[in-house]
Amino acid sequence: MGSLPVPTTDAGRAGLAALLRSPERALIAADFDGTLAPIVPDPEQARPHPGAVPALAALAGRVAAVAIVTGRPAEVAVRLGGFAGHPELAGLVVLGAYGAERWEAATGRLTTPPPHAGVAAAREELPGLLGGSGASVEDKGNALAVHTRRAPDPAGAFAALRAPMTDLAARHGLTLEPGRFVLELRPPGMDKGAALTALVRETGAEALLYAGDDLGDLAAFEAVAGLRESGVAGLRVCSGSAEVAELASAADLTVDGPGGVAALLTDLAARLPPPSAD
Ligand SMILES: O=P(O)(O)OC[C@H]1O[C@H](O[C@H]2O[C@H](CO)[C@@H](O)[C@H](O)[C@H]2O)[C@H](O)[C@@H](O)[C@@H]1O
Repeated sequence: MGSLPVPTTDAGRAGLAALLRSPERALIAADFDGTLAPIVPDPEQARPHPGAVPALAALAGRVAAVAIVTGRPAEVAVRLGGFAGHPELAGLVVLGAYGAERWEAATGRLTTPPPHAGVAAAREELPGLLGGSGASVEDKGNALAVHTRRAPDPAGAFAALRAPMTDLAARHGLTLEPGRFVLELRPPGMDKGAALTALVRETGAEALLYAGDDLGDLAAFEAVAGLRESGVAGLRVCSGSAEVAELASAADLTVDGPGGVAALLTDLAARLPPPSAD
């Protein structure tokens, strides 16, 4: 068992202490890509770090709730993560599409919002806008992610596409969600912060850990700050990378990518009482 890293902030240390003291009243939530799953060039090839799912499974019996909060469609995260049919993850909840979708392991039930007309309209215009940028489109059904990681000049393509995609989003009533070499067009009205806050209220959690790696996770970090003001102890963990500086500066604890997150969750589970037999 490795030693638990010490958060760099007072609030983070208080969050970790509360979680260790009363795990039965704690929520563990994590983002998928870049946090549980290492970043890879092809989004379809993303898979959890080998230690991630075993760590979540070990935690699941020891805390009140475990959740994934992701920009992926919920059913895609479930498929790529291998989260279905995993007895130890029977209580898992996956909040997809930045919280607009929900999948529950206990029932297999998937809840999705109605399609947004702006996504269909943007889909029609997108090929003309992308031109010879080398960007690729991940069609998520009710959202469109334009990836530049595999373009000849990933940063240049990202910068060149940002303004026209912002305009496209505005014309069709969509939100432009920037991330790690990705610009995503998605329906407005939901973010990871609102999703996380609602889940904390639903579960009655009095402590939580949230781990993320990208700009879309900043809303969740802000939610943890707001929850602290209402008495819920919180620990904000950054899955560190050279690509996103903003999240590390807002975190209570930064670990080294998905491997570091998996190690942290594994070590945390090892310090919590095992589930009772009944
Ligand atoms: O909220 P998340 O679970 O972090 O999802 C955010 C986006 O992640 C994915 O893109 C990122 O991961 C890809 C696979 O490693 C990588 O190729 C890409 O450069 C990253 O931006 C996903 O493809 C998007 O749909 C998610 O919105």
